[in-house]
Amino acid sequence: MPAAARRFTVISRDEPAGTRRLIEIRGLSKTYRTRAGDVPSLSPVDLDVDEGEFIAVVGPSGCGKSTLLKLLAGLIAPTEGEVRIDGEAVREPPDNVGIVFQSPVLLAWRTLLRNVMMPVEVRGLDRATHLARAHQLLETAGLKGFEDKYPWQLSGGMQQRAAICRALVHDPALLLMDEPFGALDAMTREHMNLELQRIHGETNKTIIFITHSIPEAVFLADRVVVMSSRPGTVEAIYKVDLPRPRSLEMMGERSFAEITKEIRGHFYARGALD
Ligand SMILES: Nc1ncnc2c1ncn2[C@@H]1O[C@H](COP(=O)(O)OP(=O)(O)OP(=O)(O)O)[C@@H](O)[C@H]1O
Repeated sequence: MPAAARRFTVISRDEPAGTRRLIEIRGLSKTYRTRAGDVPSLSPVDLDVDEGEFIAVVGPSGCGKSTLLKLLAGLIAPTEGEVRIDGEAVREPPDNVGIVFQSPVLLAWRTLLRNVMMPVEVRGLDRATHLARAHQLLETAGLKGFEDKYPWQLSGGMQQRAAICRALVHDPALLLMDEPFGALDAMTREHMNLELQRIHGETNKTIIFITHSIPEAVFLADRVVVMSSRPGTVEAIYKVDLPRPRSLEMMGERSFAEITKEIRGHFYARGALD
């Protein structure tokens, strides 16, 4: 058993939500080499994720959460260890992955529809099939009628919904999300959480979701991965047994408060609440 696994706090010993292993992370570490010296940013991480699982990752600022996501996305190379997605070692951005960043990063000179179609163009996929899919995604995201608008003509929440459509347009098995709702106001954020829960429920995508919000993590996730301070590793994993679909009212219930309190305890224990 890997060292990190021995420190897991397992609330429930139930099997993870999915039926088939999609991601295997083994001894994954990252040290950035800079002119000012080495920056160890991720200690060895071991983690398995099943198909269809929703994993939220929380941890103190700078502990290596984005680094972990970039390694999963094949955007940077590990110093040691490896990530396997669907049995294949990740060495470059895999085709079956969609990424959503904290800011929507839409291209200002492209309409919403053309922004959503970007991954299709970049990957050289069939335009007609994916155009229909893009329209359908925009409609379910409440963006029907805005296809020909430019990003600057839309609210932050609408832009972020478009970014999610863009990440889904090529129908990836895995969705990687790096604090996607961090810049949104509280009400829009709650709405987006419900939207994302619906997308997950309807599509059975595997989702890795980084957040600074413990309630958001508990609301969305099947399992919450708590990371230690930099160089971060897996400190604990909580399985969230709350029934689905989850309602916002559920966040006021005792069972919800108990899990968030327990997770928050990790941050208080090390004096690093953020
Ligand atoms: N390209 C880079 N070169 C050098 N150091 C880097 C680079 N990218 C990240 N780091 C450092 O690695 C550490 C982890 O960064 P990372 O962005 O992964 O943390 P994080 O947990 O996502 O942070 P936050 O919660 O604040 O977004 C930080 O100390 C950061 O300064």
